[in-house]
Order: sequence, then structure tokens, then C-alpha cells
Amino acid sequence: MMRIGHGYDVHQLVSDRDLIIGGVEIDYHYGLLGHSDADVLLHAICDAILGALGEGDIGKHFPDSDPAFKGIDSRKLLRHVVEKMLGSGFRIGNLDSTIICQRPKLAPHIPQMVERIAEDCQAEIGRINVKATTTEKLGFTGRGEGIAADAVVLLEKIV
Ligand SMILES: Nc1ccn([C@@H]2O[C@H](COP(=O)(O)O)[C@@H](O)[C@H]2O)c(=O)n1
Ligand SMILES: C[C@@]1(CO)OP(=O)(O)OP(=O)(O)OC[C@H]1O
Repeated sequence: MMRIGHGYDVHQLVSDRDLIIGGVEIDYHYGLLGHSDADVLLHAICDAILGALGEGDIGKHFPDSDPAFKGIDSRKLLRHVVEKMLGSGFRIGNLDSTIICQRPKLAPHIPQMVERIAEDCQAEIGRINVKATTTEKLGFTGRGEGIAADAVVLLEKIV
């Protein structure tokens, strides 16, 4: 049996915050604003896995009203979601994702993001794909007001 899920997230870019995407800290003069570390890609991936499991979304499992999640490393949230997935008898078939970001240039950081996501998902590197695109300076991402990410995941039943 297979299950498909999709996730999408957006965070605002502001000064005085670290920029953490895909579990990787990126040197930049703006960072993403959020209750957690605001890792927009990992949030989209959590939502995709939860969606495939029919388990709602990240806000249901980790409410931003709960101080326990303030400033939390989103890799911890992803690992928690992955434990839930494995506990339900599923593993990652493959995962594809896109970071929608005008600046900074993300390509040099993508291999490290893939490594960390694969580790947290308990999946082989070959099952994980991360892409980046600008929006040719159009829209809120193009103006550098925020970064968006989306993710699609296929889960396979463990036999
Ligand atoms: N923040 C970004 C956005 C894109 N890239 C890479 O640039 C290539 C071209 O992007 P388009 O917007 O023209 O689709 C693509 O290969 C992206 O991986 C990037 O490194 N950082
Ligand atoms: C992750 C959580 C919880 O700290 O906070 P944020 O970092 O604001 O992120 P968001 O994508 O709005 O998702 C859900 C939240 O509950």
C-alpha cells in the first residue's frame, strides 16, 4: 500500500533571526521569523508526511501557543513525525521538495540539506530530493519578503 502527501509553508524574512533551511544554517543578513526556528522546508516536509498519514498538520501536533516549541530545532519536529510514520508501519518511498527563494543562493547548501533530511527521515539519500527556484523577482518571495517551500512525499507500507 502507498500513501501520498503534500506540504506547503511560508515564513517571513526579517533581520535579527538566523536563516535555517533544511536543517542547515545559512550565513545571510536576514532570517526566517516563526515560533520555532522557522525552518520552512522541514515544516513543509512534516506536513507532507502528516498529510500522507491522514494526521492533520504541524500546527495540530506542535501548536504555536505551546511554549515547549518556542525556538525549537525543527529537526526534532521532523524526527517526531517520522517516528509516528514508522509507528504506523510506513517508510519514505521518495520525497521531493522545492524551496521558493529569491536570495540567498541555496544550491551550495542543498547536498547538506539532503543528507540531514535523509538522516531524520531514516531514509537513503537517493530517496530525498531538494530543489530551489527563484520567482524571477515576482511576488512576495521575489521581493525577498519571505521564503516558501513545498514538499511531496510517497510513503510505502513496510512489509
Ligand atoms: N535561492 C535560489 C534559487 C535558485 N537557485 C538555483 O538556481 C537555478 C535557477 O533557478 P530559477 O529560479 O531560474 O529556476 C536552479 O538550479 C536553482 O537550484 C539557488 O541556488 N538558490
Ligand atoms: C512549528 C510551529 C510550532 O513552533 O511554529 P512556527 O515556527 O511558527 O511554524 P508554522 O509553520 O507556522 O507551524 C506550526 C507551528 O505550530
